Amino acid sequence: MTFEKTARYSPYQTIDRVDWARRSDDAMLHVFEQDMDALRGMNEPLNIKEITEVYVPLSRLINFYVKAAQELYAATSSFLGSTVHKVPYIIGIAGSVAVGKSTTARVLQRLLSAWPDHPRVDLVTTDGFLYPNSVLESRQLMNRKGFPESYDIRGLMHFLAEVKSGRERVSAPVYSHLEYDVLPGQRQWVESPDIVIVEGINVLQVKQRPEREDAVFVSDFFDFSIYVDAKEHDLRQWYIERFKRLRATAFQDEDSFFHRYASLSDEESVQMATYIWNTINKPNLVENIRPTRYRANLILEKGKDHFVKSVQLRKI
Ligand SMILES: Nc1ncnc2c1ncn2[C@@H]1O[C@H](COP(=O)(O)OP(=O)(O)O)[C@@H](O)[C@H]1O
Ligand SMILES: CC(C)(COP(=O)(O)O)[C@@H](O)C(=O)NCCC(=O)O
Repeated sequence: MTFEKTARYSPYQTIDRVDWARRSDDAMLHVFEQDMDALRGMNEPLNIKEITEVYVPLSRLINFYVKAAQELYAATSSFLGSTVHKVPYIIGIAGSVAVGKSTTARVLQRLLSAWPDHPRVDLVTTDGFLYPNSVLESRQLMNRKGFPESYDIRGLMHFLAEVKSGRERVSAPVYSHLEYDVLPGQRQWVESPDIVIVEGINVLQVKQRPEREDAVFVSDFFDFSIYVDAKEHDLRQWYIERFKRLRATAFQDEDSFFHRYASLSDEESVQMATYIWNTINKPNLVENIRPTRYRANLILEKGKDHFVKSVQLRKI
């Protein structure tokens, strides 16, 4: 008996950067020209080459998907004879701490809302659904911030269910990185959006009571999801760099939770950031975040300096 070597099947097709950049087009870049100035003014670390070659094609693909989803929804409504009401398209963005989720989300928000039909795009981060420090302290979870047990997942699911049911005004709690805590009494309002981007390390996790057959997961509310990926040593480096930058800026503020780190030397900052990375964020990446990578519809693979090397797009 002979065994034929079969090629390993992957549910993803990999598109290298050069090919991906071709998925943009001149007419479309023209549409974005005015917005490029606004993007430059947003003080984002991305350069224009990265935006035009990676993020503009991504926004183009998502724009196609949003239109297709709206048509599908209208077809179902017509079949059922029900009235069509607006249901927001929800995009999840996952990935490690410091991989650039918030940056990607803000740039996508800007690009998607610049499309000719000007969809209203809201952005929510799951940080707001972390339990307040007082709760984390009482449960001895302060060193587990970001781990599944540190989030009010029920609150997040309730928020998403309300958004997806088409409610006009829905609110979410707000987290402050400066205060390192949820801000008491503050809410962020999401009002009749066409698209909602939900960004956070935990958005593709499925650990909540998977044993129940009627279990619903955060990602069940997503129409499209992205995992931003990078090598662990790059992530650590980006985390350390962000920590050093915060020490020189935000930590100087007396209200900052980390004000005590404001006077650290460069070397001490690297040691402190490396310690936090190795004891909290890296274990969380390995145990809870990276295993969710292949649940995403699209994976952005970053190399050194946040440069996107390739894109993996789910075939089905
Ligand atoms: N595309 C990019 N190019 C250059 N720097 C980036 C890029 N995306 C993020 N960064 C930087 O990397 C760090 C982490 O990014 P951030 O968006 O805060 O990550 P996350 O939300 O995943 O924790 C920040 O210092 C940010 O300025
Ligand atoms: C609040 C977070 C879990 C969320 O991460 P991010 O928004 O940076 O991706 C993270 O920033 C965090 O606070 N981690 C705990 C350890 C630390 O202080 O970095």
